Amino acid sequence: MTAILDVRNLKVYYRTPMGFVKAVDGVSFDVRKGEVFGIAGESGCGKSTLVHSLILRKPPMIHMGGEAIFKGRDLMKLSKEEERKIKYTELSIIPQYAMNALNPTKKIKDIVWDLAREHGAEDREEVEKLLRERLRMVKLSDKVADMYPVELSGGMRQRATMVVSTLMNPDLLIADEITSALDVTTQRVVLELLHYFMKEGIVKSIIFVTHDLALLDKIADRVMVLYAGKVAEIGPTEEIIDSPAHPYTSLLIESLPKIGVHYKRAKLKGIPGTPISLLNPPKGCRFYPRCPYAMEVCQRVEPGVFSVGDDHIVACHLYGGEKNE
Ligand SMILES: Nc1ncnc2c1ncn2[C@@H]1O[C@H](COP(=O)(O)OP(=O)(O)OP(=O)(O)O)[C@@H](O)[C@H]1O
Repeated sequence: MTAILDVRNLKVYYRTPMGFVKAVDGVSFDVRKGEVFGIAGESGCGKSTLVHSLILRKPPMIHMGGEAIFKGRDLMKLSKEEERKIKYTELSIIPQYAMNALNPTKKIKDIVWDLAREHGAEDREEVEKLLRERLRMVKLSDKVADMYPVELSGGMRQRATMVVSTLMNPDLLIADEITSALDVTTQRVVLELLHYFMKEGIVKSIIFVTHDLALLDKIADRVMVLYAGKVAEIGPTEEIIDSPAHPYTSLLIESLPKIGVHYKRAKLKGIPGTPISLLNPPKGCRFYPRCPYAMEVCQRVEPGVFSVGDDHIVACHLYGGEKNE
């Protein structure tokens, strides 16, 4: 499968009075055409920073290095104007707190028209027709077009935001923790909608960000686990969940209340310790202070990336490097 997005050694920091917060620190991955790529990890591991740096980068967020090639162009080098042009049309993001993302002072149809006009649309009637069609597709009344966001329930607003974000058929849709504030039934509806958008060819690929690996079991083809601004592991979802390679992924899975049938055997437990400070991360492996398998080398040397299966990589000394020399 060809990559639609190829991220290499990306570094995105925050400038603070105390120094740089190294929120994304040398992250590499690709997102392929036709796949749902999941990004998982605890709160604060850099998931939002990573995806927002692709399209909504603004101070105090700073691009410190690396590239993100999207359809042949480096997103890190786009001018504001180029960024504005591709947003919604080629690369779209449904933000965290999507329920409150829509301008409360405008009707849905006016929000959509503003966006479409900004991207060169001229025929308001046509845009409205498409909006009403898409609203019906996601099982909302087309009258929602004439309503203000505050007139909609949380679940309806969520769906309306999804319609707005995908109206211009973006190649890549980023969904950032869009289900975390929802009850289980609404969560399922949202996941079904994302599948539907893919099936209908409205979006070609999706990056689905969540702290909840159990959700990725339902939707993602592949998963990347982040820990403290670094990649811990990337692989096919089933393999990550059934046979995680990184000790952090194993602990994440064990800490889940349930993860479909896969979870039945596991015993519920939390991950001991707290994540390290991203202002002054340790020199070696960032998971070293919490890792049950930590070795002497882990404290000194940052682990390389090792292959542990077909299309499955892990950044951990247990799988190679200095300890085996
Ligand atoms: N504006 C900011 N200034 C300084 N540090 C920030 C800023 N925003 C985020 N951070 C820090 O960057 C790191 C990564 O945060 P980020 O929000 O990307 O993580 P996350 O995995 O998406 O977490 P969550 O799910 O809680 O949003 C954290 O240490 C966070 O405190």
